[in-house]
Amino acid sequence: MIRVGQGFDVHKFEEGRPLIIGGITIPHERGLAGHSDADVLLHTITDAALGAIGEGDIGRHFPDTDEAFKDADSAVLLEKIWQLVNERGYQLGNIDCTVIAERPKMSPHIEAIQARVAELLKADISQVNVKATTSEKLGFTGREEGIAAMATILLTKQ
Ligand SMILES: Nc1ccn([C@@H]2O[C@H](COP(=O)(O)O)[C@@H](O)[C@H]2O)c(=O)n1
Ligand SMILES: C[C@@]1(CO)OP(=O)(O)OP(=O)(O)OC[C@H]1O
Repeated sequence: MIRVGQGFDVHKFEEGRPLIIGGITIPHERGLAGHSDADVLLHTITDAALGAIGEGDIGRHFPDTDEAFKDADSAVLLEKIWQLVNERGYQLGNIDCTVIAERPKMSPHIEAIQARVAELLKADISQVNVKATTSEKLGFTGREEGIAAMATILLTKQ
């Protein structure tokens, strides 16, 4: 049995916060705003996983009105959802992600992000692909107002 899911998320920049993408803290002059640590890529992956098992979205499981999730580590949120995925009998087939950011340059951090995502999804790094693109200075990402991320996930069940 196979199931597919897709995710998309956006967070705007905010001064005075660390920039955390894919569970890795990336040196940059500002971070992203959010109720949690605002890890736009891990939120996208969480949504893709939830979509694949037909379980709604991240906000349904971890409402941004709940103080319990204030400044939450998004890796912990993804681990909880991945436990649900595993309980349903699914493992990772593969995941492909895109981070849309004018800056910072993501390429020096891609391998560390892929390794961290693989660890969170109990998979091999060869099953995880993370890409980055600018939006050629167009739109909110191009104006460096925020960062967007997309993911497509394939789950497999023996
Ligand atoms: N934040 C980013 C954006 C892009 N990259 C890398 O640069 C390549 C070219 O980007 P274009 O938007 O001009 O297509 C892209 O393929 C990435 O390898 C990056 O590292 N960080
Ligand atoms: C993760 C949660 C919960 O802390 O908060 P945010 O960091 O604001 O993230 P978002 O992608 O808007 O949606 C899910 C939220 O409920």
